[in-house]
Amino acid sequence: MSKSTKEKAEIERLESEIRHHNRLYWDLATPEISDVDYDKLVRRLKELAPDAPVLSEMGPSKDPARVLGQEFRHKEPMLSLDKCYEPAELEEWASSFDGKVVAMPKFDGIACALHYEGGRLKVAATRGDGQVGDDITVNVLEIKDVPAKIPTKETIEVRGEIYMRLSVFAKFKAAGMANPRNLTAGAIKQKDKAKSAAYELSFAAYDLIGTKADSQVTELEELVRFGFAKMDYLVLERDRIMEGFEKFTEWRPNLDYEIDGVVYKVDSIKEQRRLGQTSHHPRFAIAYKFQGDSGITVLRQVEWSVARTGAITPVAIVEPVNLSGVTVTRASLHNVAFIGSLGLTLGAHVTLVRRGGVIPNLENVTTPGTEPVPIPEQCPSCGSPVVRERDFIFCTTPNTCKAAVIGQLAHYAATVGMLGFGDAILEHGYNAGILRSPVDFYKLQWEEIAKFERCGEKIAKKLVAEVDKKRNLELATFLRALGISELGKHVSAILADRYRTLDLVLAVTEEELLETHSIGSSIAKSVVAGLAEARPVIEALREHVTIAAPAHQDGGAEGPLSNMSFVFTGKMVAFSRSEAEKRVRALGGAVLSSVTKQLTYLVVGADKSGPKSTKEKAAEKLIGQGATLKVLSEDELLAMLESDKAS
Ligand SMILES: NC(=O)c1ccc[n+]([C@@H]2O[C@H](COP(=O)([O-])OP(=O)(O)OC[C@H]3O[C@@H](n4cnc5c(N)ncnc54)[C@H](O)[C@@H]3O)[C@@H](O)[C@H]2O)c1
Ligand SMILES: [Zn+2]
Repeated sequence: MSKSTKEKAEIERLESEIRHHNRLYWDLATPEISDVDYDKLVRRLKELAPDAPVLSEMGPSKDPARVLGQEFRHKEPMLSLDKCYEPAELEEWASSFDGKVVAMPKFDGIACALHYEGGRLKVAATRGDGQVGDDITVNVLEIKDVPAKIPTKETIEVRGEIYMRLSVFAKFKAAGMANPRNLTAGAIKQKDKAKSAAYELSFAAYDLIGTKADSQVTELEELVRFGFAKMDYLVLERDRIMEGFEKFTEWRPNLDYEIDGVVYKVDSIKEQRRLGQTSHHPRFAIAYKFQGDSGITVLRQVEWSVARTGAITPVAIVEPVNLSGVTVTRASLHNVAFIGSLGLTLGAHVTLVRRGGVIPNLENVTTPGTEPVPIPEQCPSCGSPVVRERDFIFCTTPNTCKAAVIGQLAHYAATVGMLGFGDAILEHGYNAGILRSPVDFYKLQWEEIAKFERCGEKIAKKLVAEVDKKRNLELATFLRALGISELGKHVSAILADRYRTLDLVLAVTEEELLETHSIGSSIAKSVVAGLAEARPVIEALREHVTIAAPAHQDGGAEGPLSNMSFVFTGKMVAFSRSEAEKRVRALGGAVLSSVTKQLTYLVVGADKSGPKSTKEKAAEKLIGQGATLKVLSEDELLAMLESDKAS
């Protein structure tokens, strides 16, 4: 059967298009089309010319300049996966073997093989073209999920996916990066392992070669025993195989990693061996991929909205496009720099992707438009001039800007958990002049709220009651509610846990914060400056709310040492520093690292052979200036701890 000229031309076109996209995807990590659109090209070519050589080409081209380490020849080829898109195709596959099926996430990252010998990681390699990959051992050793040592002496190979958690990706996304997979591909090839480590990559192990495990599930359990992260998977009967896809579709929006489908594998290793493999993929596994997550549409307009920080962020208004069953008309553009980096113009054709199946993201321009996107010079809410700071533009008067203030109020209400304060109520309150700062919540009178449009007595009373319920706040919640940049959930919890009282938090210095694990200099700076700037609001709020110390990790919230803070210096004799700190915390005290005038006690260890420490000198100086802080000897501390324990 000879092919028509038309078909031949289509085959040629498909081959060259697929080669073009392969190069963009594998070599440059800058794909131009979505995976779904790419897969359509591949499927069409498979129909027309199943033997086309391009169908078995994969991985980066061999350019020595791009290779990180040495080439590594795989002991067993790293194949691709067969793919399907319809329940019928999946069911047909399921009829080809006996026993159960394991369904697991299809991670969208970079495949990697780990070779262990005598319990140690010897080589980590990328998949490459399936036969030969690149040695990336140095960078892989920086990935926390990859154990350098495992409790077995056998020679084994672990296969898995290197990927970036979405929580890690969040900050790159804010900086305008489109997709975690492409970042991962770049990160793993970094020449400097510290640079690679800075991407905080993760690893999911899905395959184990070289053990006597007789099922896929036993392999996965063994991997956990070796120290790999536990994989989210399901074991299914063959006649309920679609449940795997349904469950993962349901879980997908809440997963901390990106998946582009579900991988099904035959559970029995015996059956796996019987089925074998083609030169392209194993027959005992198949990927059911998500589809329709992306589409191309036209950018009509850009709207600008003012956040509570005063940041003015662009939102794309696009021609309605259907993405996995939902009509999308808007997508965030993150910041003003993002518009430039995409080369966005009005009327441009753009690719929209619902990442993780939820938030639509504009990923790239396929055909440029004609008009530049106008960038505001005045705040769209209050008309103040805007300033540009790095990637963002800001309203210059966020403390009086209506949109920013309403944003701050909404943040406060949501953080402390006051229900019912939606944007409409907040806007009425703002317009009436009775809601201009979080303090105003506590002064609201129901009679005033009842005058708002569509409000009435019942709602008004309910809102006031909501406020009354929030007159006692935990320190961490209070801190977070202030809406200070970088003082989010994590940092607020650290501060509350460490300093225990609002006064101590307010006295904190940048240097002191920097000593806290996981707080870097830009966070420290922003938090200290933000607290200073918010001081008037904080003082005003204190008149209305009682702030409680958090329940401590090491003990109760309240204890005999509550409201007292301790700094240690010198070597202790009776117990280790960490033990002493733990006991102080258990009794409700705060352990700090530097001497300030708010400090209660400086504890000096009994083993004192050297000269006075800088901390002791600092304490003496402050005492000389009238500070109430006391210097305690180790014995005195011991006595204090003993008596408090007894009481
Ligand atoms: N957008 C583009 O321009 C473009 C271009 C080329 C390739 N691509 C993408 O690459 C795909 C082709 O690449 P492929 O051959 O590597 O196929 P694939 O990525 O669809 O499937 C094979 C890979 O899945 C990964 N995987 C993730 N989780 C897994 C699990 N639990 N078990 C087993 N494997 C798992 C492994 O890395 C494995 O190598 C295309 O379908 C497309 O999605 C896109
Ligand atoms: Zn403004």
